[in-house]
Amino acid sequence: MAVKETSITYIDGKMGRLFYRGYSIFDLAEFSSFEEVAFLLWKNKLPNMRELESFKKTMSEHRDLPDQVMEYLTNVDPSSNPMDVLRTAVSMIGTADTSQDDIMTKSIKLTSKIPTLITAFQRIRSGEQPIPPDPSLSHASNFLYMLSGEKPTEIEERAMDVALILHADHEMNASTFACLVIASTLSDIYSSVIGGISALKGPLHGAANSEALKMFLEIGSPEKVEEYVYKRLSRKERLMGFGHRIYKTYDPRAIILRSYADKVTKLKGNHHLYEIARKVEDLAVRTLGEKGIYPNVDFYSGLVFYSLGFSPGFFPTVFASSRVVGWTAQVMEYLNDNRLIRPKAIYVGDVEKPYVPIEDRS
Ligand SMILES: CC(=O)SCCNC(=O)CCNC(=O)[C@H](O)C(C)(C)COP(=O)(O)OP(=O)(O)OC[C@H]1O[C@@H](n2cnc3c(N)ncnc32)[C@H](O)[C@@H]1OP(=O)(O)O
Ligand SMILES: O=C([O-])CC(=O)C(=O)O
Repeated sequence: MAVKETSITYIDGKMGRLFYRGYSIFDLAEFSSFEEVAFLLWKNKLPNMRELESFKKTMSEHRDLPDQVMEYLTNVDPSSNPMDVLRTAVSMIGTADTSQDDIMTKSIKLTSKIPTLITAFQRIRSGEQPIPPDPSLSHASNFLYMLSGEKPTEIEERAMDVALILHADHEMNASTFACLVIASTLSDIYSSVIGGISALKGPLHGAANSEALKMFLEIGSPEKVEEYVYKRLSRKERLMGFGHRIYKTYDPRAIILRSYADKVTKLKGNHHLYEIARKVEDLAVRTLGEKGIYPNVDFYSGLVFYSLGFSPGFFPTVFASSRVVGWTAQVMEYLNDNRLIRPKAIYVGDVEKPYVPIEDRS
């Protein structure tokens, strides 16, 4: 059942095609940047040079975190799930934002800040000092710079940029729907995003990327793939990063990420993980393909994030750092013609049961 009409994202699940505002994901991944795609999703047009420069400047000016958020990241239990920490920190950013800014401005501010908080928490957890943002760097480049303290190479920056582009929106997925339900009550945008983060956290949605990577690490070498996959499938266990409610063929994002996974694993000396992933893919497509089960975006993204320096627990937060654009774009579109979302359940219980006093109950 459709929740709304949209002109943001179109998915052709049968043919494995994906479009943002009418533009093919293959073209956007090849030619655009995360900032361009965010502009496109929010404002429904590709920016010209002047618009893009001004938009990038605005985004880079909002990267700093409120002091109380930095304090929280320093004091929170370092073993906390990064998605829980992200959720709480976004809530704190929302509480600190007492401005009358419109949803678009608040969305830009939040999207700019999330990489700062993700990288600060990963560094603090490993006993390192957070690195302040560098306003001269692009969103993707600054993200990686704040993680490692070093300016990324061209390949690393491009891999990050493309990964962020690919995660930015995906029509009415579970986390976006969670955002819409909250927004439809006329709650605030931060509350919606917190709902989105909470839904994305699950392993059937945004945490399948770290589960897929853990699977490659557990397999350990390409020769062990066959035994592992057959054992897992014979136990009726799911392969993470495989299958999709809408795509019944290859998710185009997986195809694009596969080539970046190849490049960055080579660069970082962990190409054996890519070889394992390729073997899992071949075997699983041969076994599950006839049921329409193919690799999804989460299958190769973990390999890219891992090679770029993110710890597996942080992969869903990187996903969220990009999806926040789609969440907020979809909320803004929905609010143009808002109606409280209130689905029905099919009642299958009894009615008119006689009330039994407690002393008479068995
Ligand atoms: C960003 C994203 O959210 S992309 C999705 C990320 N999630 C994952 O990768 C987790 C693994 N995948 C899955 O659990 C599923 O494919 C989902 C939840 C993503 C979509 O599933 P649905 O389309 O609802 O399919 P459903 O859960 O009904 O399963 C249908 C059949 O396919 C099988 N199946 C589905 N996914 C997989 C999988 N990854 N591995 C093995 N079998 C699978 C099910 O076991 C079921 O088999 P059966 O009919 O013999 O019982
Ligand atoms: O569309 C979905 O159901 C899940 C998905 O791939 C995404 O959110 O990117």
